[in-house]
Amino acid sequence: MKRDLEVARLNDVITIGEAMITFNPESTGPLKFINRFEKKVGGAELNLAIGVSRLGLKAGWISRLGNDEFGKYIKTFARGEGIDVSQVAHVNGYPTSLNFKEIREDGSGKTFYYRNQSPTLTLGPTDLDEVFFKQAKILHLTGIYPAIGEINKQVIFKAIDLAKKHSLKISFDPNIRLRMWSKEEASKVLYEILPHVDILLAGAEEMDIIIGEKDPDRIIEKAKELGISYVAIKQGDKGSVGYHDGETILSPAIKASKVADTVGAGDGFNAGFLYGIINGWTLDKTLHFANTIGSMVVSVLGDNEGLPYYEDIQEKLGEIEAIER
Ligand SMILES: O=C(O)C(=O)C[C@H](O)[C@H](O)COP(=O)(O)O
Repeated sequence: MKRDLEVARLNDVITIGEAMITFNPESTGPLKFINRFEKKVGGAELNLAIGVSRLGLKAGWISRLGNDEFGKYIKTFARGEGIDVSQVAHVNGYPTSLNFKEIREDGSGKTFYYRNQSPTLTLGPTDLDEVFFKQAKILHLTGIYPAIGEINKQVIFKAIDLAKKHSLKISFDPNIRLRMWSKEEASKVLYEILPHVDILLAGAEEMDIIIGEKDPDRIIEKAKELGISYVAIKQGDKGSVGYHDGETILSPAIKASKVADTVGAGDGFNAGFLYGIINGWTLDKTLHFANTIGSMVVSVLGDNEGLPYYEDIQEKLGEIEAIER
């Protein structure tokens, strides 16, 4: 039977990103005094893919991993989360990247990367499979990927071209990582991406670096000028501000049961926001849902372990009864 590629949208969300083995400390405090770590998996774009997949959507991930034990583990892990890994290949000569985390008492922390020779440096613009794009609804990008290297920037702009050609919505989180590039470089490249974006998911401080504005209303004004149709400004324990179709809403934060590890909360929020858009929810409902996910992620150690399944959120919101035993 011939597949009709014109209409099939196999993945709801596709994303391009580097994943790393993340070593989470077993105790809080300065990294140099930590002796025990737990091996986990991290990477903003993969976290997003896991987030939407756990909610019941279909996610596809484009990446390169080392042809090593860690690379094989990450691919198996992603596959186990139900993610389409058909665009993930192992490459020789580039070890899978590593990330060591330092976590403070309040759950905030620092990251220490070992990713100078990223396997994603071997992925070029011509490696992107047009059919994979054609079959998706949303392309999610971050500012981490173009910070890795020159070729990664080229890949991002080629991906934007393919997404536009096939009418995908482009979702973008600046995810500015100043350990990877300077404010000037980040601002230059990320500003070039903005006019292509349909859904902007950012922190106010990040937008200050890119457009010189950190006031949510000013950010929204600028976003509208650039033709961005959905904006979400993530403000941590102050909740989030959203904009769509002439309406701006401040959605209060949901209190986390505890704050163990704040890394990954933004990706969880993004997953929830995209879920709301795909399901045609109101902005208010979408923001509340996304905030709820952010609050659930911070209560669990690890970058993606706390990403909830749909039923977990219904339980948290009191929509279904929690049965313990
Ligand atoms: O730092 C990187 O390069 C990573 O990709 C590691 C992390 O998994 C994400 O950074 C989490 O991102 P947030 O959800 O914004 O906390």
